[in-house]
Amino acid sequence: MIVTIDGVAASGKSSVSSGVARALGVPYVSSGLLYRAAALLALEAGAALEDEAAVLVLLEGSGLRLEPLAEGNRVWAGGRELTPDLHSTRVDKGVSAVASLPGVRAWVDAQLRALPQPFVAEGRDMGTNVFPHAQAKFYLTASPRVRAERRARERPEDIPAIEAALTKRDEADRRQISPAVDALVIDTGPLDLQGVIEVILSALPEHEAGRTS
Ligand SMILES: Nc1ncnc2c1ncn2[C@@H]1O[C@H](COP(=O)(O)OP(=O)(O)O)[C@@H](O)[C@H]1O
Ligand SMILES: Nc1ccn([C@H]2C[C@H](O)[C@@H](COP(=O)(O)OP(=O)(O)O)O2)c(=O)n1
Repeated sequence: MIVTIDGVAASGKSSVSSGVARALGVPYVSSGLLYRAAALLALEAGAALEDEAAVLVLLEGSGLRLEPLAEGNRVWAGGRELTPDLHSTRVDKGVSAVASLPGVRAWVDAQLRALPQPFVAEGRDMGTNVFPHAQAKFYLTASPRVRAERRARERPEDIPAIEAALTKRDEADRRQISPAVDALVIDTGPLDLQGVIEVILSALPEHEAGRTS
């Protein structure tokens, strides 16, 4: 069983996926963390973010690994945990360039497809490209202002600066961002976190919603 939850930046994908995964008793898989890790490795190595060959060498050589847990995903490069460094402003700024490299996308897709099922997968293209045969698909949206207000609780910048950066990243990610034709689109603006989780759980096919493992 795979449930996909895609959406724009800071729409609530990881918090909602974690809640849905815990309710189902399965892990969730944050694809964005692998793109963030690729950007971090490139930034730390001083590689150009557009240099596909250099980024792929870093990915292959670093022992990069996603640990998908229901309570929160962790990313490792060999024995070093990268997770606390993946949500910095500099990674926010660099990640779209790395994520637009076809070879990097193929590398991430292969990591995701090798993970043991069942799980909830979240990102941009989980329902369209990576898991087109998923049993249930969702797509989260919210206005840039609402998303910036939420993210301002986690970032040092003020709301207008965060809103501008989110809008810029939406534009840079546009090629990866579009709901699957069979996804349920949810505007999370008027809902709290639990409200979004409940909409998703109530929309799942009966046998998926009832499963605990
Ligand atoms: N429906 C919601 N209502 C209020 N806050 C939310 C909602 N969804 C997410 N949040 C908060 O918004 C922030 C961004 O959510 P996150 O799950 O990190 O989004 P994404 O994975 O899409 O970037 C988090 O602080 C989260 O708790
Ligand atoms: N499946 C995915 C997931 C993320 N990405 C890219 C696009 C995003 O700008 C970055 C970071 O994704 P992430 O989901 O962590 O970002 P937000 O939490 O939405 O801010 O990676 C992608 O291209 N495809």
